[in-house]
Amino acid sequence: IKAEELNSTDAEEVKCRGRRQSLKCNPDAWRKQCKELLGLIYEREDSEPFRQPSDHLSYPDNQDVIDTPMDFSTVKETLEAGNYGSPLEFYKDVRQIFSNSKAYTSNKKSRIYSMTLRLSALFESHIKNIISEYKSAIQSQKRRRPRYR
Ligand SMILES: COCCNC(=O)N1CCN(C(=O)c2ccco2)CC1
Repeated sequence: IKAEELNSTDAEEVKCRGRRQSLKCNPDAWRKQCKELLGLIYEREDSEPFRQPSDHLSYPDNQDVIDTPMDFSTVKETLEAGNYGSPLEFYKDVRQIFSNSKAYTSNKKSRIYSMTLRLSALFESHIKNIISEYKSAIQSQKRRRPRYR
């Protein structure tokens, strides 16, 4: 069969089969990328208040305002245990950290809340590529038409 006879799906699959380990086609590359992104977040002093579950004692009203507590150590453990099935689940938990802080803070000028704004800008700038590469790797894996094996 000549290369030009391959349709786009086959060409994509052939390309991916050859380059399985490369970022573009490896549907598991996102785990490593998310670990690296977490490393970046931990390097930032801004992440300090969010590396451990917030201690309710010093923030009593945290209890009722926050129905899904989340923090980066929990996210890190879940990722390292292989308990995220996709970067979208990772994304959901990290965004929970930021939304908890927003729900919790009384004024938008609070120092802790401003830390989440900087952190989420950093996070969003990296996570969207991880998710789009994951989605295209999945796409190029899907057989768009049945194969007779
Ligand atoms: C040293 O870190 C201990 C664990 N963290 C913690 O207690 N926190 C972090 C979460 N949090 C807020 O997002 C917030 C918004 C406005 C005021 O606080 C409440 C305080």
